[in-house]
Amino acid sequence: MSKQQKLPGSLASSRWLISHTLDLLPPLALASLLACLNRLVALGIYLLAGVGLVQVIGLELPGPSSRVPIGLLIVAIIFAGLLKGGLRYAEQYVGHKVAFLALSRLRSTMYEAFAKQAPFTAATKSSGSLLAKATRDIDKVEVFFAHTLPPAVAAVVVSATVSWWTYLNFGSTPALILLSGYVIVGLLLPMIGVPTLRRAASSAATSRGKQNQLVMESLAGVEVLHAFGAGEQMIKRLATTASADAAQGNKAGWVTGLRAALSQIVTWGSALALVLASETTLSATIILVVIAVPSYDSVRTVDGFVLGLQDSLASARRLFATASAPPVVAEQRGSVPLPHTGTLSVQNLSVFHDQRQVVEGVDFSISPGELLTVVGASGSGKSSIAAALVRALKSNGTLSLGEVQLDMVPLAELRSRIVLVSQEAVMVRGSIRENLVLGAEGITDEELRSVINELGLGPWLRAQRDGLDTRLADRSSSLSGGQRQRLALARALVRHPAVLIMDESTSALDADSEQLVLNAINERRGYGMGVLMISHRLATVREANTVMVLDAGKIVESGTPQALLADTSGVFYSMVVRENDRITAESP
Ligand SMILES: Nc1ncnc2c1ncn2[C@@H]1O[C@H](COP(=O)(O)OP(=O)(O)OP(=O)(O)O)[C@@H](O)[C@H]1O
Repeated sequence: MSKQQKLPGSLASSRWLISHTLDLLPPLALASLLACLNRLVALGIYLLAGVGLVQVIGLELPGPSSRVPIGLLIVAIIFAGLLKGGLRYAEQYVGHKVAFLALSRLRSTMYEAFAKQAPFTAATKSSGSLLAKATRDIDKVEVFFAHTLPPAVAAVVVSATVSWWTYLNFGSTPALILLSGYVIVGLLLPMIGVPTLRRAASSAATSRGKQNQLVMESLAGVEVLHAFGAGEQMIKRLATTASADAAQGNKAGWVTGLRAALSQIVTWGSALALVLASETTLSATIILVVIAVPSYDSVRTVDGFVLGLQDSLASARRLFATASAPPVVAEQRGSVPLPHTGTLSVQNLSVFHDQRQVVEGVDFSISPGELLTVVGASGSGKSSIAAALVRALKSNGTLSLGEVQLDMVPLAELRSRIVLVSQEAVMVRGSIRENLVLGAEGITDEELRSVINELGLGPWLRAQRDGLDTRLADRSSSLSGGQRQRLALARALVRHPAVLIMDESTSALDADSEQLVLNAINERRGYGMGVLMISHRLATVREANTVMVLDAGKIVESGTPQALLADTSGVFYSMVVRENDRITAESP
């Protein structure tokens, strides 16, 4: 979502939220029922305590029964207390069930939305703000569902029940006093400062998104930050964003503090009014006040409801904005299988980052077994072409493998036949086997070991205590860059792709290891695997059937390495001369 994009309205966001959480309604209704019973039993305990108090200070009980044995009262209070405990437990239990359901529902909705948005961009930019949406915003909505809504329902039920009971036992004036108090505390006070709270919730959500992004970026680049002595600077930036967040919190704090004070004044004011207006006995008045004062506690949760509503609506709007943004790459339904081998044909390919065109009208083809090497200056569009071939970036053009048009093929099928090994050899948390298989079916341990051996990682695997079951540490920090790159290549090779795309995926390897990789690739080219290789190294360029030179998103030269080298005024020739000069200058 771009910065300029306006967030959708609260009504549309609420409708979206409800439509995605419809099956939460039955457990939510049960949680609300339990919350009501819990609070009514609590008032029952106050009633029993009030009866006991009246007797202890020597007053007559109102109504026909002049005395209830204290022992019976104590037993009743213990019983009601246990019942309340059980109800509280059940309320919490069902509440947590709702919470987990809401979390899993919203997380999978958001995951699908992120995947459609930009598999390529998601990994590279705004990851903190994406993280904020995937975690904190969803948490806010979940808290509202599970822990704010049921108490609000209970507030309505408790206030109606106590008002009705007061009317039946004490007449209309005390009932009206209580009802007015409830309306003030439950409806009017929560309206104070709503715009301030809305603004605070919205900007706190944005500012925490920024903080998450900063934390993510500084964690990812902690070594660089320290190496360049920029740690202090990053801490200052974090402190500035945190203090902006705190300033919003302070404004919201004023409003909630004022509301809390006014609510106490209304509670005790209405207790005083009940005493003054009471036309019954002193004992009846005491019992009424003993119940009326704590009944406000339930009504006060509506204040939390409005606060929670502001917060969760701000979060829901951000979630909805992401979920409803048009997908960057289109998914196809149904099954259109791709051949196991075939010519990859690319005509008039243009590639875009957001709205910016970075590759324009590129044509090329890779026949079975062919190696096409793409070279060009940094930023010329090589990785963008690679990403567009697996539909990870927005693109136009006519692409096909064999007879099949690629834009008709579902993403999973496309990415299982045309496999991209990107610059970052990302490993996920899990065992070596899980990282190599990664969702593919029918890959045996023998195949995994064989590819690992081919790529020169055999001794490394044998040194691992649990073999293929060895778990890779967080962010695969236990692996060298070269080991990680070879594991990423092994992951691609066990899939037997029709076309393998290597985006600088041997850049961290020494010459011997790189030769092993090239041997493995060449063997598979013999079986018909086409290869598109992005590389700066002359060693890999020499192996190519075709070299394609890119400049500013366009092809400026294309042909066999020999043909391109024969043109001494060409771009490729001067690149090779520069590279040779560099190697000569570096050699001892
Ligand atoms: N995530 C992104 N968002 C916006 N623009 C991007 C993004 N990634 C790359 N670009 C832009 O797209 C253009 C092509 O970048 P690309 O990464 O394809 O170049 P490249 O030739 O692979 O560069 P390198 O050799 O440095 O990897 C560049 O102008 C770059 O600034």
